[in-house]
Amino acid sequence: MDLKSNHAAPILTDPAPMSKSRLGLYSGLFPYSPPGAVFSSGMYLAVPRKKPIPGKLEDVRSSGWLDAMKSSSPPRKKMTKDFIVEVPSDDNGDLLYRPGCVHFLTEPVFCSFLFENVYRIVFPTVNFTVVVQLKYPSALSSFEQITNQAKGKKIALFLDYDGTLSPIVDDPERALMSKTMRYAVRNVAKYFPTAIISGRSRDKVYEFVGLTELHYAGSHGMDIMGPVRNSEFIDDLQNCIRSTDKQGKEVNLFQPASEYLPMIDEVFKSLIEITKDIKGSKVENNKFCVSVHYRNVDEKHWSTIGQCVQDLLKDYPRLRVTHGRKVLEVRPDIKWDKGKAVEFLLDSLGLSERDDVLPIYVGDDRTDEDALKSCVRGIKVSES
Ligand SMILES: O=P(O)(O)OC[C@H]1O[C@H](O[C@H]2O[C@H](CO)[C@@H](O)[C@H](O)[C@H]2O)[C@H](O)[C@@H](O)[C@@H]1O
Repeated sequence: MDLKSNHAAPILTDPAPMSKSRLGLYSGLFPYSPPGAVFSSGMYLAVPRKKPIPGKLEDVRSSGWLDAMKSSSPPRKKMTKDFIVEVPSDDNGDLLYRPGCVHFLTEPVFCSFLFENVYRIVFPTVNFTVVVQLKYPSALSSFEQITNQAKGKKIALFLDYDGTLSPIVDDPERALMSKTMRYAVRNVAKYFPTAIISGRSRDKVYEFVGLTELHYAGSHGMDIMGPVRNSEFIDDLQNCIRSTDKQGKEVNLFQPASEYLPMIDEVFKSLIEITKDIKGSKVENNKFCVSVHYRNVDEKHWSTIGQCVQDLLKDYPRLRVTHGRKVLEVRPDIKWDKGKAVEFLLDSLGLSERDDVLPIYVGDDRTDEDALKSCVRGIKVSES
């Protein structure tokens, strides 16, 4: 099995007669329907859930945590107008099926580009063809559209860190940005106001990036250092104080979850203790959030790690968990996220509610979707 095959493009012939199914797909047959799968009369493929069996480990499974833990790294579901299809992707979220390439997974698969964001994937051995329309167009093939929309506008750029500026690696301490990427970000920041919004602690992401010309928000936007500006929006916010950055420049420091700091420290220590016997697990303190990593944990122990977190949180009703790439993120249950951080920074920069401003957010993770919702334009790295 060769996941990274990138041979010369094969000559593609259309598989013999394709009929259009009632789902709007051109298919010979559906080879990978999971047992029990049914085609609902609606839009999606529905898979009946097993009834949960009561018991300790079943808590995590029955609440959908384990499913979420498994799906928090690719393969991801690409949703078309009338069908959901699993499209394999590698650990960085890139599609494994590349147009013009033949790929050997469990069988050869051919992928060809049809138009815009529509691809045809052929499984020749089972005479199955699927036409996939990615929900969002590829940013790379829509580059001209993006530049057209940007004409005459002031761009404000918001960047996620892990998986966007740095590659996903096994050890979170080694997720370093390449020199080329740092150079590119520094250059971009010369032209557009640029900010990094990360799930990491703000200090950590600054340590990794090291560019003084950017603005930084850590802990999924719950720790923002932005330029000083008085505005109604900012004046109305509690926990926004004047401070100075590492260069001694006056800044606005906004930490909406500051009262949670002792609680997060306590939870961090408890999580270290209760996961210490789970080989490969790692707990990271991100100041206002705690990350529990299971990337290096054997999959058969994922439910144990999920259960440890779930059990602990029963004592902390003011905290909640979100799912990232092979990581559980424990965070304050407040109405603040990366999307709100984008709004805060736009306001701090004097760029909010202006028709001549085009905010662009680039991210790869589920938590980035909060920012993608609030932004006029978003680019999700993994949806290539
Ligand atoms: O918002 P981000 O900047 O994307 O941060 C989200 C989390 O990223 C880091 O974890 C992820 O990257 C690690 C290094 O590549 C990888 O080992 C891990 O499996 C990924 O989940 C970071 O360590 C977390 O604290 C961040 O919350």
